[in-house]
Amino acid sequence: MPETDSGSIKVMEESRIPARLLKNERPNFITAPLSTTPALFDHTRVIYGDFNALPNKVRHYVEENVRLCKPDTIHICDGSERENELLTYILQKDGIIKKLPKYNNCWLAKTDPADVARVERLTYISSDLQRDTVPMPKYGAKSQLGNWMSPDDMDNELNMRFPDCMKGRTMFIIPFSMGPLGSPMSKIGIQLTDSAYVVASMRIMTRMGTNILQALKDDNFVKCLHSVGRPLPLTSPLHNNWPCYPKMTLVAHLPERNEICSFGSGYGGNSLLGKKCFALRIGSILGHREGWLAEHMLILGIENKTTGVKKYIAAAFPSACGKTNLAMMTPTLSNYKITCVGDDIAWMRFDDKGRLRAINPEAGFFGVAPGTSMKTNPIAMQTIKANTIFTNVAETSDGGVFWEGLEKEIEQGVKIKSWLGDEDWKKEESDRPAAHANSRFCTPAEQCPIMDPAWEDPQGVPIDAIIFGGRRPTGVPLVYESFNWQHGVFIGASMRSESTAAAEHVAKQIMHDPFAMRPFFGYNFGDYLKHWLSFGQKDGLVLPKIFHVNWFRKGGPNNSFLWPGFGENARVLDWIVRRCNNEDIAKKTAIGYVPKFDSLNLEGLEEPVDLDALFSLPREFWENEVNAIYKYFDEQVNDDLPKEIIGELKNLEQRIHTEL
Ligand SMILES: Nc1nc2c(ncn2[C@@H]2O[C@H](COP(=O)(O)OP(=O)(O)O)[C@@H](O)[C@H]2O)c(=O)[nH]1
Ligand SMILES: C=C(OP(=O)(O)O)C(=O)O
Ligand SMILES: [Mn+2]
Repeated sequence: MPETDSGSIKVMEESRIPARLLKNERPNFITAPLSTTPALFDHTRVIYGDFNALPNKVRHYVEENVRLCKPDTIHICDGSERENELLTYILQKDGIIKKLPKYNNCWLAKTDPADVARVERLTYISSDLQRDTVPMPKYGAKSQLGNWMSPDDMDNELNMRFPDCMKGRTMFIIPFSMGPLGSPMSKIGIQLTDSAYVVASMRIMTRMGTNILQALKDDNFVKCLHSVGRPLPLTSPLHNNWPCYPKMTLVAHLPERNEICSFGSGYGGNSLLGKKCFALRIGSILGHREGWLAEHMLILGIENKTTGVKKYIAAAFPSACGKTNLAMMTPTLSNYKITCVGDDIAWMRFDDKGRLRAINPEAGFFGVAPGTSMKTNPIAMQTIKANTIFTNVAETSDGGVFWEGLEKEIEQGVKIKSWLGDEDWKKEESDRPAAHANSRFCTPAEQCPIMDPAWEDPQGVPIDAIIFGGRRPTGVPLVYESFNWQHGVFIGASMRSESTAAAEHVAKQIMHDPFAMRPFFGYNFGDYLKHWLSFGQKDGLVLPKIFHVNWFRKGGPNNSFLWPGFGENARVLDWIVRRCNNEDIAKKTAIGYVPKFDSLNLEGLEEPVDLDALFSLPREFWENEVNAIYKYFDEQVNDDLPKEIIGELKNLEQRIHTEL
């Protein structure tokens, strides 16, 4: 493996192309359009693509950052097959990805073990006024609702990082659309990056290529600058050939400039800037300004095969709490058909008929690998068999992948090499997992066999129900329904969940995660709440019903999950859909409506479930919960908390007092 990677399309010089490739596997990018324009930039000589054909605003943005970052080469991504061949060639040559021969066009990337998840503490939003970004915490507490930085400090931080950061490397210019091209709800971004891994992943996760530039014309776009922060020649060796600079990592959002600048990390959540950075943080700001919602939500279609009636549901769970699984679930109730619109992000807007319509702004899935299996998520297993980039999973001696959860699906005699390189890894003998807990697959949505026919509908799909949920080992029932929109907004605001490996937090602490958006709010959470509440105060809107679910309650002798989850979650969706049809199957409790006796369809469940344990509302638990929410709202949201929300909390406290 090379100690230094070239990161550059200088590989096009024939002398550096391995003989194997020259013979018959030679990629046809050798004929790629090239122009040498020494006059344009004194340090950047080779340009792949037609620089002068870029729309003016794009060209200026690129020029400015080429001067700043000083790449050797510029590559304007066209989204073609030929280009993808080039990318995979570069990535293999640099030892960043490796082919997985068991599947069709699948690749394994292993990162520096210090660059495996989103870094929330290094993620900032910069605005003139701090209060535009975060509520002022009380008692000098640190805000948990986002990190703010002043524009001056931000300029300093960026200046410490970006000048010359791409020396020796290629700057890729990625034109991409979040949302189907041409949809009134879609938005265009331009990402500049020095990582071919990011380009290959953005190609899966977004709609990218030359046609985006044609659609953009000379309009504005979200500016996305990304660098791994390791110019060449390297001054210290890389781990796993994965360039990154964890000590200097910074994920910066500058909404007033419509700009994102991410430095030092190649991990998807920090580097695929269309996703969390643009579609959620910048998106939520745009939504607030323009009257729509950018949410951390999956979108699914659920059709009753008997009646033919179909509904769409959006659901917000924190990272690694079950969005991808629910979005692709195989229902165990045979009269339902589930289709997938999206697994992570929903952009939603009320249309002129007052219906809430949602699009999935993405074009791929960046899913958590561990736990995914033919038993839990067969649809994902089928989706990832081709054209997929796996990151930080284990590999098998027959050229495939492995992770925790696949124990029963691996063939006899096949050996496992862990993500950290432990050869012949065995569960019984190892004290570390085969795959990183936040290892991921990055795979095209169009390969998912249950994509909804309307998943790319430019108008979006009409949403009938919104679900909030989290990992709650105790106290929180399997499902409950809000009394109304305002109470539902309160339920979203009060969400808590056990932390997971998706970010840097120590796992297994219960954290507040309102709307599953805590790491993704682009603006003041108090204003966000007011925005949500405002829809309840408008006339003529068909407000979706709001629910809360918890697949993760534990109990019994082994303190194991009380609910089988996955495909069995269809039983909960069934109840939700029937509630949307106003069936009389709900019973009022202190926290909301729960299923009336016998109204949850448990027919054919393999193992009996303990409904009492799943639905009990322990008084002490709920008193503590209310106190924790009071404290959180008081310290964290402080003066920005809408009175309606504190009113809902007081009412909940009162009901717990009198009813539990
Ligand atoms: N017990 C249980 N685990 C689940 C369920 N749904 C998802 N998971 C697990 O939770 C982890 C994260 O799930 P995923 O759907 O990728 O979450 P996302 O990050 O929100 O999309 C995986 O390890 C899943 O196997 C469920 O219904 N029950
Ligand atoms: C990309 C991510 O998404 P999620 O875990 O919500 O699927 C992430 O958290 O890094
Ligand atoms: Mn997911």
